[in-house]
Amino acid sequence: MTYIHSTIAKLMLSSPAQAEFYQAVEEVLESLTMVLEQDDKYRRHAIIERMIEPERQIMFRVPWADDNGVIHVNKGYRIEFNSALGPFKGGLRFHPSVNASIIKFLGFEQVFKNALTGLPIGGAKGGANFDPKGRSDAEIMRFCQSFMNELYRHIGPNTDVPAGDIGVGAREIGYMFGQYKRLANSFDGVFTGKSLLWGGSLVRKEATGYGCVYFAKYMLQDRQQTLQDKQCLVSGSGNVAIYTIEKLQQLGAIAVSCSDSAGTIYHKSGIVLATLKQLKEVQHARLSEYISHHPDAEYTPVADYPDDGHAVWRYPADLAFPCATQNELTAADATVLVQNGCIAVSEGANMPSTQAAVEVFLEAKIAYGPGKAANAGGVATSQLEMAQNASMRSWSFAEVDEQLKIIMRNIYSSARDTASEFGAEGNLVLGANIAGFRRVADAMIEQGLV
Ligand SMILES: NC(=O)C1=CN([C@@H]2O[C@H](COP(=O)(O)OP(=O)(O)OC[C@H]3O[C@@H](n4cnc5c(N)ncnc54)[C@H](O)[C@@H]3O)[C@@H](O)[C@H]2O)C=CC1
Ligand SMILES: O=C(O)CCC(=O)C(=O)O
Repeated sequence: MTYIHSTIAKLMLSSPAQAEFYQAVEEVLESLTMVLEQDDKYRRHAIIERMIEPERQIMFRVPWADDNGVIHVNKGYRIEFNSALGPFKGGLRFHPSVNASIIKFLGFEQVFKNALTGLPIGGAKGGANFDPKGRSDAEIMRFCQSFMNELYRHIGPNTDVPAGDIGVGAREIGYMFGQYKRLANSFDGVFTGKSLLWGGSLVRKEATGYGCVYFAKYMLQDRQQTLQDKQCLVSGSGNVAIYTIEKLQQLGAIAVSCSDSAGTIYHKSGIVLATLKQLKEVQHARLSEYISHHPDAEYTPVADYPDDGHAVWRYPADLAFPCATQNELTAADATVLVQNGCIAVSEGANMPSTQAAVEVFLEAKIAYGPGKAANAGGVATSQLEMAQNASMRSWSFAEVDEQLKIIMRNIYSSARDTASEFGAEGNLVLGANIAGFRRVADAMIEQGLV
C-alpha cells in the first residue's frame, strides 16, 4: 500500500464518513510525493499526520425560535485547523448541506490557501447546517445570535478571526459581531467582511471574484492571451460570482452565464449585472426571475440538467469560472469544456471540480487555476482588513485593489515556479500544493512538536 493510500485508510478509520475531506487530503498528498521523498524531515516530524488532524474541533448546539415560536436546533462548527502561520482564519458557511466533512475539507484547503498568500494567517472554517433560504430578517438575527452565544468564547483578533462564506454575508456578520461585542465586552477586529461603517475594508466584498479574474489574467498572460472579448462561463450568483462577472466586464470579457441551486441562466449578449445584483443582493430572489427582465436569455432548471453534470458547462466558451460550490463540475463537464475550446479555468469556489475533472484539465494542458490559489484574494483582503483594524487606519479602494493584484500575481508566480522546480511545467495544482505545504510545514518544524 502506498503512503497516500495508507494515510487515507487511517483517516477513514479515525474520521469516518467524511468523503469531501478525504478528497481534499488525497489531492494534496498526491502533489506532495516528490517533496516528501526529496527531504525526509517532513516524514520524521510527522508533518502530514499532524496537518490532517485539526488543532481543535468545536461542535455545538444552536437552538433558536422562528417567527411562530417554533423551536429549531442546528449544529454549529468551528474547525481550527492549523495556526503555524498566524491566527486561525477562514469563513463561516450557513447551508443545509454543512457537516463535519464539508467544514473539514474547507478548513484543510484554507490552511494551504492562506499560506500561499504569504500573509501571517492560519487556517480554519466553520458554519452550521442552517438553511437561511426563506427566513425572515428577525429569524436570521436570532440564529446568528444563538450561534455566537457559543462561538464568541473561541474567537478573538489574535486567536481566530472568522469571515463569510456561502449563506454568510454582510448582514450575518453584522448580527454575529453585535452579539460578540455584547458578550465579550470588546470592540475589536474579530471578524472580517465587516460593514464599512464599523471597521470593514474597501474591496473585501469584491476581493474573491476580482482576485479570481486577476488570476485568470496572469495565467493567460503567460500564454500570450488577454481577457478582451473572451466568452466566459460563470456559475453561482452569490458574492464570488457577482464580482467575478463585474471584473470580467471591466476587463473587456463577456460573462454569459450564472446559476443558483435551482437553475442556470445563459445570456449570449452578456449577463446584465445591474439586474443580477438587484435580484440577488437586494431582493434575495430566485435567479429564474432574471428571464422576466431579459426575455432573450435562456433559463435551464436543475431538473433539465444532464445526469453526468451541470448545464452551465455545456455552453461554448473560452474561459470557465466555477463560483458556486464543491464538486459542481464533473469529468463529463470538463470534457465538454475542453472539446468546446475552453482555454482556461479559474476557480472562485472551493474544490468546485471533482478530482476526475481536474485530471481532464491537466491532461488537456489548459490553464487551470485551483481554488486554493485562484480564490485566495478574499482571505488575503481579509488579512488586509485585519492590518487596517490593528493600525486603526483605512486604506483607499485603489490601495487595497493594488495590493490584491500584487498578492494574486505572487500566488500565481509561486504556484507556476514551484511546478517548474518539480518538473511539472504548468501544473498549478502541484505547484500551489507544494508551495503552500512548504511554508506551513517549515513553520511547524520550527515551532516544535505541538
Ligand atoms: N465569499 C468569499 O469571500 C469566498 C468564497 N469562496 C467560495 O466561493 C463559493 C461561493 O461562495 P459565496 O459566493 O461567498 O456564497 P454565496 O452564498 O454568496 O453564494 C453562493 C451561490 O452559489 C449558489 N449555489 C449553491 N449551490 C449551488 C449549486 N448546487 N448549483 C449552482 N449554484 C449553487 C447559490 O445559489 C448562491 O448563488 C463557495 O465555494 C465558497 O466557499 C471562496 C473564497 C472566498
Ligand atoms: O476571508 C476569510 O477569512 C475567509 C474566506 C474564505 O472562507 C475562503 O477563502 O474560503
